[in-house]
Order: sequence, then structure tokens, then C-alpha cells
Amino acid sequence: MEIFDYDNILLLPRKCRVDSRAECDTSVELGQHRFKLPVVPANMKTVVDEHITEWLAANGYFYVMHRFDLDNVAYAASMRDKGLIVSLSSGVKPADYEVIDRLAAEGVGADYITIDIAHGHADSVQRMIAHIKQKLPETFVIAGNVGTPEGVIDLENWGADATKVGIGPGKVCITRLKTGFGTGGWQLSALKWCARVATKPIIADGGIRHHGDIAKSVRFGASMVMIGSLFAGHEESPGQTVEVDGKRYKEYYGSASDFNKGEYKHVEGKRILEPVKGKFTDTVREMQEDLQSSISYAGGRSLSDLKKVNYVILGGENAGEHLFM
Ligand SMILES: NC(=O)C1=CN([C@@H]2O[C@H](COP(=O)(O)OP(=O)(O)OC[C@H]3O[C@@H](n4cnc5c(N)ncnc54)[C@H](OP(=O)(O)O)[C@@H]3O)[C@@H](O)[C@H]2O)C=CC1
Ligand SMILES: Nc1nc2c(ncn2[C@@H]2O[C@H](COP(=O)(O)O)[C@@H](O)[C@H]2O)c(=O)[nH]1
Repeated sequence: MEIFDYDNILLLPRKCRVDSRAECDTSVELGQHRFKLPVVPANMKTVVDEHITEWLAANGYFYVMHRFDLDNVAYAASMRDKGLIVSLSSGVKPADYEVIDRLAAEGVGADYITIDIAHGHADSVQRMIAHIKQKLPETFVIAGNVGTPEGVIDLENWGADATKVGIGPGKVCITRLKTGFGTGGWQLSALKWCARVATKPIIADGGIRHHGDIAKSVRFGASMVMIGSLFAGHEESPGQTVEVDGKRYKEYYGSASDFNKGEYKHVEGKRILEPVKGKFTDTVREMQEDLQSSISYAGGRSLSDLKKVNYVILGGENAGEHLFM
């Protein structure tokens, strides 16, 4: 198997078929809805909050609200009141089952539920998918995280409508160091490996460091990408603002860090400071423009055209040109 990651792959251009990048369509369908970008900010406390998710939903972007220190049902009801899509996160503990039961009993429901636990290839996830499908049969269920084709196949067979791929490639992740496991360092080839068996959408999660990595993810099989660090350092970001030597930063911490958990137990995440780099909404716009450019370099007009391009692997033992997948 070829092993590579975002920083040692480059996609090869094809003859341009548009006169302006504005003709390139970055939209993607997931479940019952079409969204403007194949990008979703990570469901983490220092990445999204009520304001950011409301802005995303109201402006045609996909979002997944985090599940930490939050009344999920009240949050869902408030989004419903505004006529916006409801997209929640769920764990697999008894309290998470109660949330699902209340969403059903109170008629609030949810359009999307993302079950995200550290080791998502697990019976606990199978049970939670079954519970959601029984109580909220209309809800689109995203499940993860996994890092192998076996994981994708099982989650799909258990009823997940999409899977989330990525064990440990995140910027604040220390899973690889603490456990010796994961897709960190080879996330893009793990995505390619998983995409070969997937029959439903894959969300590539973690390791995106540049806007061009979005196009690379689509090339190797992602329907959408989940991004944390690139979104964490904005004026609107919910992390605390910290000033060091006159420079402003936003804190960004892992969901499995002691900062998020409130205790040092089974810690697999750390806290870092991201330089404040302007407005969240400007980054979203720039991502869209850059992805339009990517599509034009692919000689196409829509995201699916990215899937056909050739690529080169730079350096290392797998170096070379790849004309076909
Ligand atoms: N993408 C990634 O690489 C990772 C992401 N995270 C993120 O951190 C957040 C917290 O994750 P998590 O702690 O799983 O969520 P929760 O705290 O909600 O725990 C989920 C449940 O799964 C159990 N569990 C967690 N890890 C394992 C494991 N390796 N083997 C068996 N059971 C396990 C926990 O039990 P117990 O604690 O008793 O074991 C708990 O019952 C999530 O948002 C997750 O996505 C965390 C780590 C890696
Ligand atoms: N191993 C851990 N992974 C984590 C933790 N908290 C979040 N995450 C994952 O990282 C991505 C975001 O990655 P980035 O490279 O874009 O910053 C996020 O979506 C989760 O899957 C954690 O504590 N440990």
C-alpha cells in the first residue's frame, strides 16, 4: 500500500474548461440537503458555538454542534425556532441515550446526528446507531471515528449514513503518542484505503493544514472534510483569547484533553494557541474561492471533477507519478 499524506502529494492540472473560477461549483449534497462547501468545522468547544453554528446554518453551510456542557435538546429547539437545520453530536453513554429519547418525545428531532467517539469501531456505536434509527428514523447518522476499511464497512452495515475517518491526525491530538495507534502522518492514504470500500459518504477528519488539502481529500474519496485548527483562531472563535508578547492568540484544545474533560483521565488531547487571524466568515469565503480554483485546475466545473485528476507523490519510497488510482 502507498503511504502518503497531505504534505507530500500534489495534484496534476488538466486543461481548463471555465473562463472564470466563479463558474466552479463547490457545493455538495449530504443527506437531504445541499451545502455550499464540502467542509464542516470540527464539533469542538473551541471551534464552534451557538453563534457560529447559527451563522453556518443560516448561510448554507453544514455544521455539527459539539456535545460538551450543552443542553442538546434546548439547542436543537432554538435552531428549529429559527427554521434552521439541526445537526448535533452524540456520545454513547446513558446521558446520550436520554438526549435521543427527549428529542423524539418532545418532537424536536434532528436532521443530522454525529456519533463521535475516540474508537468508533465499537459495539457501543452499533447500539447507538440502532437506537437513533429506532427513535428518530428520519435522522441522517454520521458515525466514527474509524481508520480502516473494516471500520467503514461495519459502521455502514450497522446503519450509519456516513462515516468519519481519522484516528489521531488532529493538530491537538496525542493519541498516536499515548497509544501507538492511528492514521496521523498518513491520513490521506488511510482515506484512500477506506474510500475504496465505502458505499456511503466519508467525512475525512483531521490533519487539514492548508486550503488545498480540501481538494486533496476530495481527490482521495472524501465527500466532506472536518477541520478544527484552521477554524480555531478567529475573532469569533469560542476559545479564550490569550495575549503573549503583545500578540493575540485563541486557545484550541482537544475534546479528549484535560481542558475539555475537566480531569486528567484517559487524556488523548492537548491545548495549543492559534494566532488570531481575522474573521471566521472571511476564512470560509477564502476557502470557497480556493476550492473553486482547485476545481478549475482539475479542468472541471464541480467537485466530482477533482476525483479524476492524476497526482504525484513527492519524496520518500513511494515517490512517483500516478496516472490512475
Ligand atoms: N479522532 C480522534 O483521533 C480522537 C477524537 N477524540 C474526540 O474526543 C472526544 C471524546 O472522545 P471519547 O473519550 O471517546 O468520548 P466520550 O468521553 O463520550 O466516551 C465515549 C465512550 O467510549 C468509551 N471509550 C473511549 N475510548 C475508548 C476506547 N479506546 N476503547 C473502548 N472504549 C472507549 C468511553 O469509556 P471509558 O472512558 O471508560 O473508556 C466512553 O464510555 C470525542 O469528540 C472524540 O471524537 C478523542 C480521541 C481520539
Ligand atoms: N486524538 C484526539 N483527536 C481529537 C481531539 N479533539 C479533537 N480531535 C480530532 O481532531 C480533529 C480536528 O483536527 P485538526 O487537525 O483539523 O485540528 C477533530 O475533528 C477530531 O476528530 C483529542 O482530544 N484527541
